[in-house]
Amino acid sequence: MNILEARNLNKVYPGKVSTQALTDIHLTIAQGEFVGIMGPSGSGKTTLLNMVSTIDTPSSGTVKIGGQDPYTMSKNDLAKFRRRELGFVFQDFNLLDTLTVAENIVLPLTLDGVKLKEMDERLHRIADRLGITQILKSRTYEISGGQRQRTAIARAVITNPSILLADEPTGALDSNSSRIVMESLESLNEYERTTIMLVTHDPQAASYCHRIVFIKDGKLAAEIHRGESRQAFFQKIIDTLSFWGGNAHELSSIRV
Ligand SMILES: Nc1ncnc2c1ncn2[C@@H]1O[C@H](COP(=O)(O)OP(=O)(O)OP(=O)(O)O)[C@@H](O)[C@H]1O
Repeated sequence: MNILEARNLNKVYPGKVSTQALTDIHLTIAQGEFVGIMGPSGSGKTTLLNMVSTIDTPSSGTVKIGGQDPYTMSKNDLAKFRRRELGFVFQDFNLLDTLTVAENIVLPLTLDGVKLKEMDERLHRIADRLGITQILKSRTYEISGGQRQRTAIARAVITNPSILLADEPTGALDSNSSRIVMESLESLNEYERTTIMLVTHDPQAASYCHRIVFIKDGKLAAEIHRGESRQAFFQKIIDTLSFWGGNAHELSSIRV
């Protein structure tokens, strides 16, 4: 079953000189897939993510998530749909410093009136999966960047969303924390069957995906699939990036 179906997606930003940020994008993501979106700066990755996450509206084309078209929903239904069906993870964590790790994670459930016992069960299951059980009572300023990002991931998936949308989740992390965060996402995908769409510049992070879609100048440029070896996939990503316009600036940020 497809969780995401984007068809003929176009986005034009109007202005003195209008920008065609996306041209005729088709993208489907099946349940349980872990898909990376890569491409040079300005290629349209964030624009695509914003169309899928309903943060912005396509100029034309359709987006369906779990068979539902969020762009035909009323404001109230869309707010509910976002809260229940979409999980968001960003580069800068967006945690509330006045709350503990546990309080941050269960926040979306309190908005939906979930019972305490169920909240507690879900909290411990996810925390266990992400290796953050021992810091549940800590404040967010007492923990490392990698632990903060795993807290943000836990908060994003505690509602069992249809798809987890991650925008550069390792962008603010050192290589060791990045690895732990990517292993956490891999574990969620493998054991909880969480469907993930990840936008990243980082080939090392991208090598955890099953499939990578490359965008260039707003168009789908290439697609590669991971075989058995993550190391071989990493090399394939580097080769594809250099072929499709991973310029010196892009490749300089690669962590090997
Ligand atoms: N709000 C906006 N108004 C006008 N133009 C925009 C807007 N947002 C993005 N663009 C333009 O659309 C194109 C795609 O931008 P987008 O941010 O989606 O690229 P990106 O691949 O995410 O880049 P980066 O990797 O640098 O984040 C670029 O030419 C950008 O300048």
